[in-house]
Amino acid sequence: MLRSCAPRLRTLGALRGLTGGARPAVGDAGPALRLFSSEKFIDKDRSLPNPSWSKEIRLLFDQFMKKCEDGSWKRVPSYRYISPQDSKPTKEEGQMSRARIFSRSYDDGLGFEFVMFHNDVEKRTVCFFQGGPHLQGPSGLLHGGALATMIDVTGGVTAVMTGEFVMTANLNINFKRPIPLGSVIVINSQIDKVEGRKFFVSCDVQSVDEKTLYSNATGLFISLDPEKK
Ligand SMILES: CCCCCCCCCCCC(=O)SCCNC(=O)CCNC(=O)[C@H](O)C(C)(C)COP(=O)(O)OP(=O)(O)OC[C@H]1O[C@@H](n2cnc3c(N)ncnc32)[C@H](O)[C@@H]1OP(=O)(O)O
Repeated sequence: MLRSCAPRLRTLGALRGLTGGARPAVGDAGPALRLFSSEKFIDKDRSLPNPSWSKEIRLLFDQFMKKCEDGSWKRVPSYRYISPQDSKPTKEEGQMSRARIFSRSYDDGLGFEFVMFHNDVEKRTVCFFQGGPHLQGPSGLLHGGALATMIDVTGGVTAVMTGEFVMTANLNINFKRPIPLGSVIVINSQIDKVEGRKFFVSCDVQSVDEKTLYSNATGLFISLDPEKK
């Protein structure tokens, strides 16, 4: 437990802009790279546009970057590796030395392409997601597990940005309409209630024109008990 949480906590620091140095703060759209100069490792911020992004997701990205200008919204940076140690062979033997964050483990365009924006005052997060061809479930449709992943990550980020580092305790997802593979969808997530260490989050998943509700979900995220950490 201790071993797996420590690198996540480092990531949380970077995610919330709590660490200084060359790591980009949340909402800092400028730096595309996270630099760990002592380790001479460069990890790309993967929530920035790449050539696989459709015009639609690019347009949404541009619209929300404008909303970031007054500070009300912040873009949430996102990386493939939890820490520099995970980017190169480690003391771990075999496959574990190649660990990547699941939602960033695919090459550009093949899997999870997404960017998230967080609004601190409203305690909500918007995720623009384009599912690539390696996320197929039924023919031509997005796999439900891929959508569950994105709901989990968006809800988790919403809780993390509101509180502390959390683990997912419960997810309850209604799959209402199938999602065409490759289409752009919008995941809206908000904090409904906070009770001690428990963050109750709800999510809805819609088409960009808001005419189709693909899914809705609730989740419980729990911050780690300091005594158990
Ligand atoms: C990469 C970083 C970037 C940051 C980006 C963040 C996005 C990350 C998204 C991915 C996240 C993951 O994949 S996380 C990986 C998947 N999740 C896991 O592996 C979690 C496994 N479960 C656990 O480790 C544990 O059960 C915890 C940490 C969730 C909770 O354990 P605990 O801390 O000991 O909590 P415990 O004392 O038992 O319970 C505290 C309170 O919560 C309630 N509670 C506990 N579990 C539940 C439950 N399932 N449903 C209802 N209620 C529950 C209890 O009744 C209690 O209520 P009361 O009596 O106080 O009222």
